[in-house]
Amino acid sequence: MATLSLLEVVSLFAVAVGVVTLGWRILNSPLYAANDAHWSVKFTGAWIWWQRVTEKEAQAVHDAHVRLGPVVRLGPKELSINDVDGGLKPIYDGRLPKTNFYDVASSYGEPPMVAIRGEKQHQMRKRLVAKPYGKSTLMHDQAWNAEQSRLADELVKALDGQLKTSSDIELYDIFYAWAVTTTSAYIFGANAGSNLLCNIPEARRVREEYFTQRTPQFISAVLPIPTIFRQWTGTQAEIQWIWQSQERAEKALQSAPKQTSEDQWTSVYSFMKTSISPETSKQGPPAAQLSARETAIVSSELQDHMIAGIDTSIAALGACAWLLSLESNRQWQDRLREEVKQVPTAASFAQLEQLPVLNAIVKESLRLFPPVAGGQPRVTDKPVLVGPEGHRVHVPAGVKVHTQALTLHRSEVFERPDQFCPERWLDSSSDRVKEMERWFWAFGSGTRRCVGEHLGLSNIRLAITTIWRTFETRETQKTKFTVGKGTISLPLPNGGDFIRLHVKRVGS
Ligand code: HEM
Repeated sequence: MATLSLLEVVSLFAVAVGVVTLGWRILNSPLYAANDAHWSVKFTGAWIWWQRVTEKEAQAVHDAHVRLGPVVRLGPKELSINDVDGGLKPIYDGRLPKTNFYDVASSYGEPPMVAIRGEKQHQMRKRLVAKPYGKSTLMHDQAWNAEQSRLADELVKALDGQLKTSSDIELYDIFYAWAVTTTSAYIFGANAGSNLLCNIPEARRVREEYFTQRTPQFISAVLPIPTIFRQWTGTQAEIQWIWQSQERAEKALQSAPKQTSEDQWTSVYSFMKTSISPETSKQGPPAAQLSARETAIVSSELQDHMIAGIDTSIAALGACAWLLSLESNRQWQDRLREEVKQVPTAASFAQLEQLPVLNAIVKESLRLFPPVAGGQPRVTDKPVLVGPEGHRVHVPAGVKVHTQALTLHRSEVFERPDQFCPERWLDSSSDRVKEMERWFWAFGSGTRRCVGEHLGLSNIRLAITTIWRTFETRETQKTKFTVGKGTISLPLPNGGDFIRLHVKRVGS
C-alpha cells in the first residue's frame, strides 16, 4: 500500500479543515433561519448574480417571496425582507448604510447624494438641494407654476402635431420629451433646459438610443468593475444635453446674477451654486466662480438628478397611460376627464394635489408598476433583527439586506393586489388607507427617501391632467406593459413599440 508523503498529509488535513470550517459556518449562520431562494444560495451568490445580469432580479425575488414567505435568502450574505415593521423600519428607518451598488451614479470622480455612504456627508449634500425640491417651494413658486402651464400648452401642441400624421401615437416619445423638458427646466432654469417637447422626432431618436445603450451599461453596473472605470448610465446624447443645459444655466447666472424669483424660479443649479462653498471650503461667502472640484460636484449631482427624474417619470407615465387605455378601465378615463374639467387649464400644484380621482389613479399606477421596483440595497453595520413575527432572523453585521416595492405593493394589505383599482384609495376606510400608505413605497423611506418626489409627482399629475382633459386614448393590439428590466418598471417593446395608443381629440 502506497504511503502518503508529509506534504500530502498536510494538504489533505488543510482541505479537511477547510471543508469542516465552511460546513460549520454554513450550518451555524444565523441566516439559516431564512428560506433559500435557491438551493445554492447558502454557498454562493451565483443565483442572484445571474438574475441581475439577465435583468430579471425584481421579478425573480418577488417570485421567491411568493413561494417562501417574507424573509428570503438570496446569497451567503444577502437577504430580502418583505415587511414594513420587520423590513422597512430596521433597514431604512434604522439608517443602515448603502452598499457600493450606487457607485455607478458617480461622475467626474465625485459621488452624487444617492451614492454618498457617510451619514454626515449625505446630510451636508442634501442641504444643497433639498430646499428647491421641497413641497412648499414647488407649491408657492409662481414663476415655476406659470412655466408649467406654458409647458402644458406645448404638450398639447406636441400631441396635435403627432395626430396630423397618424391617430396611433407612440406616447413613450411624448413622455420622454416631457420628462426631459420639465426636469431640465426646473434644474437649470428658464431657457436653460432642453426643449425636446418641440422636437418629438429628436425625442424618438434619443429615446431609441437610450434603450439600446442601457442594457450593456446596466450589466457593467453589476459586474465587479472598479468605480473609477465606471461612468453613470446616461446615454451620450443625454450627457451632452445636460452639459449644454449647465452651460446655459451658468451663462444666464453670469449675465443676470441678481435675478429674483419674482420673474424666475430659483433653479436647483443656482441654489446649489450659491450654497456649495461650505461643503468644500468651510469659510467665506460663496464664490462667483466655482472651483474645478465644485464644478465636478455640481455636475455629478445634477447629472444624477436628471437621469433619476427622467427614468422614473417616463416609467410612471407609461404605466398610467397604458392602464387608463385598457378597455376594462374606461370608466377611470371618463371619471378623470370629468374631474380635471373642474380646474383651470393652468391648474397650480396646489389645485392638482387636491383632485381625488387624479391622485388615486397616479398612486394606483405607482403601486402596480413602481418605477424603482427592485431592492434598494443596504448593509448591516451592526447585528439587526429583521422579519415579521414568526419569521424573525438575527442578522449579523456585514450582510446585504433589502426590501422591494414590487413585493411590498402586492402584499395582502391590498385586496386583489394584481388589479388596477384606484377606488381602493378613494372608498376605503381611513384606517385601511393609512395601512396601505404604510406599505406604499414608490419613493423609498427614511433619510434616503427620494428628494425629487414632489417635482416628479407634480410633473406627472400635470401631464396626465393635460392629456386626458383634451384627448381620449385606447389600447391598440400592440400595447403591453410589465415590470420590465431588472429592477425598474418599463414597458417591454413589442415590434418596436412601447406605449402605442389610439389617440383622439375630444376637448378644445
Ligand atoms: C415618479 C418619480 C420618482 C420616483 C418613483 C422616484 C423614486 C426614488 C426612490 C425609490 C429613491 C430611493 C433610492 C434608494 O435609496 O435606493 C429615490 C431617490 C432619489 N431620487 Fe427619486 N424618484 C422619482 C423622481 C425623482 C426626481 C424628479 C428627481 C430629481 C429631479 C429624483 C431624484 C432622486 C435623488 C437625488 C435620490 C437620492 C436621494 C438620497 O440618496 O438622499 N427622483 N427616488
